[in-house]
Amino acid sequence: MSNQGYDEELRAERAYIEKLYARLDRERAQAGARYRAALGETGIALVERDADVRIRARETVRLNVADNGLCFGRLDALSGERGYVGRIGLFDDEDDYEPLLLDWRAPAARPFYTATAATPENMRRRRQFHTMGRRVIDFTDEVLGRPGDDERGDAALLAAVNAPRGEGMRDIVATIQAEQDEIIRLGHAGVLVVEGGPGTGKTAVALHRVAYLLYTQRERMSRSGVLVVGPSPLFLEHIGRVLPSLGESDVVFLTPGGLVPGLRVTAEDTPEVAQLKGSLKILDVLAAAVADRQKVPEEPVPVELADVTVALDAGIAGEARLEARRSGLPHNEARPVFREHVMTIIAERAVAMIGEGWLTPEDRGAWADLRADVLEELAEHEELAAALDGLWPELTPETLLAPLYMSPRRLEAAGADPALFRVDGAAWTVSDVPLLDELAGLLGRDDSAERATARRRAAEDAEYAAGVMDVMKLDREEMDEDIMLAAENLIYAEDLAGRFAERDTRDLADRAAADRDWTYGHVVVDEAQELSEMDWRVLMRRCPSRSFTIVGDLAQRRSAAGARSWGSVLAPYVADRWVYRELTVNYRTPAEIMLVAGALLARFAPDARRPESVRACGVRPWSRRVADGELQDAIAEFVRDEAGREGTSAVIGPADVPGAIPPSAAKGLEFDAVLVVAPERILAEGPRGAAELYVALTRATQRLGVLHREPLPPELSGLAEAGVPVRAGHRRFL
Ligand SMILES: Nc1ncnc2c1ncn2[C@@H]1O[C@H](COP(=O)(O)OP(=O)(O)OP(=O)(O)O)[C@@H](O)[C@H]1O
Repeated sequence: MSNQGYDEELRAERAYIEKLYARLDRERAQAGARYRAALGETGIALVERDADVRIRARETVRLNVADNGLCFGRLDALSGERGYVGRIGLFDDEDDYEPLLLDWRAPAARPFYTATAATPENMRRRRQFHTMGRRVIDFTDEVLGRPGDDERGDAALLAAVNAPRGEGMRDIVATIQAEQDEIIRLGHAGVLVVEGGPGTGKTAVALHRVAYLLYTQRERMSRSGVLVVGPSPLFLEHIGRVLPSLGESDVVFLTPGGLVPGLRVTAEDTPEVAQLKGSLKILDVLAAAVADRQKVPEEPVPVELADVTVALDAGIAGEARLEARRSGLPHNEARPVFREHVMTIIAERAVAMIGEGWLTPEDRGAWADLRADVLEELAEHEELAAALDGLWPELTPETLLAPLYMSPRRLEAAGADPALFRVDGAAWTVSDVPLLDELAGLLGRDDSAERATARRRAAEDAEYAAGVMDVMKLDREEMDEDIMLAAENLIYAEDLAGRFAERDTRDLADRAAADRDWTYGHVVVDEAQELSEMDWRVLMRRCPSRSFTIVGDLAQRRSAAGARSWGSVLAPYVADRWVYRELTVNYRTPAEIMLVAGALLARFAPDARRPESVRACGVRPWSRRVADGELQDAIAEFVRDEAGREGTSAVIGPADVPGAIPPSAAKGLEFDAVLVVAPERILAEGPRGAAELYVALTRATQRLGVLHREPLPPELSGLAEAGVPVRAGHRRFL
C-alpha cells in the first residue's frame, strides 16, 4: 500500500472507530438512564428492584470496560464483506440494527484468530489496530491465502507481550493465538485438561474460555455460575480483573483453602502430613473416626422410671447402633434411629419388668397401653437423653476432626498415622478443607438451627401473605366474582409465601461462595498440579455435571500431595473421558531467561517439554555471589533500581529473607523484573525444591537477576556473572 493509500485508509478507519465510540456513548447514556431509573423504582417488591438494579449495574460495567481498546481488528472476507472485531458487540441503532462491531466470542469473529496464510478460511485480510485510548495510532495488515507466507502479523502480539506489566493481568482478546483459540472455543462439555510450560497462557486461556462459555451458554452459566480456583489470594487478585474486562461477572474466585465457606485456614502442614491428608486413603480414617464416635456404654447406665429402673447396657446400645448404621443414613441423621431403637428395647424391658406376674404379651391392649406410657416417659427422660447424646453425639465436621487430631487414642482407633497428631486441633490447614468437606457429607446436616430459622421465616411469610390476601378481599367489590373465587380457592397463605422465597438479593457470586452445597455450571482449576486427590473430590462435588477446564503443568508441581499424572486424579470421576490439549509457546519469559530455566528443567524433569519463547529481549539474566553482610544491600539496590523503571518487580527467595516472597506465593504471577535470592537454598528446601526454583526463574517478563551466597548450583551455569561492585552501596548489576 502506498503511503498516501495508507493515510487515506487510516483516516477512514479512524472515522469508523469514532462512529463505534459514538454508538458506545449512546448506549452508555441509555444504560446509565436505565440504571438511575432502576435505583429510583418504587411500587415494586424490593427483591425485584434489587435484581433490576443489579442487571443495570452490570450492563454499565460491561460498557465501561469495553471503552479501552473497543475495536482491535478487522477481518475482510474473500466475498468482499468485512467485519470489525472488538470487546463487545454493537449494532447500529440508526440503521436497521446492522452489526457495527462483532463480539470477539461470536462465531463470525473466529477466523480473526485462526485464519492463517496457508488456511485462510475464506478470508482475504486480517487488520490489527494499534490504539491509544480512543484513538487509532496505526494498523498492520496480513494478507491471508498466500501459502509459504505464513507469518502472522506478530507486531501486535509482540507489542502486547513486551509491554510493561501493570497491576493485575490483562485480557488478550486482541492477540489470542490459534492454538489458544482452539482451546477457548472447544465444544467439549466435560473435563478439559490444558497443560503447558510457564507463560504459555494457560491462565489467560482458561479465563477467556470462561468468558466464551458465559457468552455462548449464557442462561445455564448465569444460573449456576462459574467457579475459578487458584493457588493464592494474591494470584486471584492478579487475575480477578481480567474477567470483568471481558464483560462477565457471574464468577466466584476461591483458593483451595476457601472452598468451605466460613472456614479460616491458619496453619500449614508438613509435606508428609499434607500427603497423608491428601490421599484417598484418609477416607477410611474419616469413616472409622465417625464410627468411633458411636459408642456403647462401658458400664450399664441406670434409667430410672416411675415404677422400675432399666439398665441401658452395651447389649441394648450395640443392637441399636447396628440398626442405626444399617439405615445407611449419615451420622447425624441416623441419631433418631439409634435413639428410637434404644427406647423401644428399654420400653419392652420396662413393660416386662412392670408386668411381671400379671401381664403377658397376649394381653395385647394392656401391654400396648403400658408400653405407650413408658415410651412417653422415656421421651421426657433427661438423663437418658444425656446418655444417648454421649453415645451418639450430634457432630459437626469441626467437632469431629479437632478432637481426633488432639487424641493419640482416637487417631489409633481410626487407624490413622500418628503423624496427624497436633496440639491445637482446630488450627486448620489447607489440607483439612477437603476432610471437613467430606465429613459434612458423612455426618449429614446438623440443621437444627436452620430448621428453626426456616420455621420462623415460613411463619413470617405466611403472615405477610395472609395480609396480601386480606387486601385482595378488600378489593372484592372491584373484582370479577369468578376471578376472586379462583384466587381464594387456589392460593393459600403458605403457597403465596413460597412466591416470596427469592428473598436473597446478593449477587450470584456472593451467594455461591457462601453456600457449601452450591453446584456450579463450570469449574476452572488453575495450577491444578498442586491439588491432592482429596481436593479433587471437593471440586467434583461442586460440579456434578463435570464441566471443567483444568490448567496446570506437572513439572511445576510443588505440593507433595499434588498430581503425578492427570489420568490418575481424574479416573475416579470420569474414567478416561477427558480431553487433553497442550500449549507450547511461552509468551512471558524471554528466550534468554528460558534458556537458564530450561537447563534446570532438563535436570529435574528430563521428559518435560520446554516451551518455546515467542521472543528474545536482548538482556542476559545475571547472577552475583554476595557475602552474608552484603545481601540486604544488594536486594535494596535492585529494588531502588527497579523503582526507577516502568513496570513491576519482585524479590523471590526463602521465607526468612526480608522483603522476599517465597516461590510458592509467586505461583502464577509475573513481573517485569525478578530477583531470585539464594537459589541454592530454594533447591535444597524439600523434595520439590527444583520445581520451586523453576517457578521462581520463570516469573520475569524482561529482567532476571540471581543473588547467591554459596557457589552457584551447576543447573544455573547459564547465567552471566555480574561485575564485581565498584564500591559498596554503588553497584549496577546489568
Ligand atoms: N495470545 C497472547 N497475547 C498476548 N499475551 C499473551 C498471550 N498469551 C499469553 N499472554 C501473556 O503471557 C503471560 C503468561 O500467561 P499466563 O499467566 O496465562 O501463563 P501460564 O501458562 O498460566 O503461566 P504459569 O504456568 O507460569 O503460571 C501473561 O502476561 C499473558 O497475558
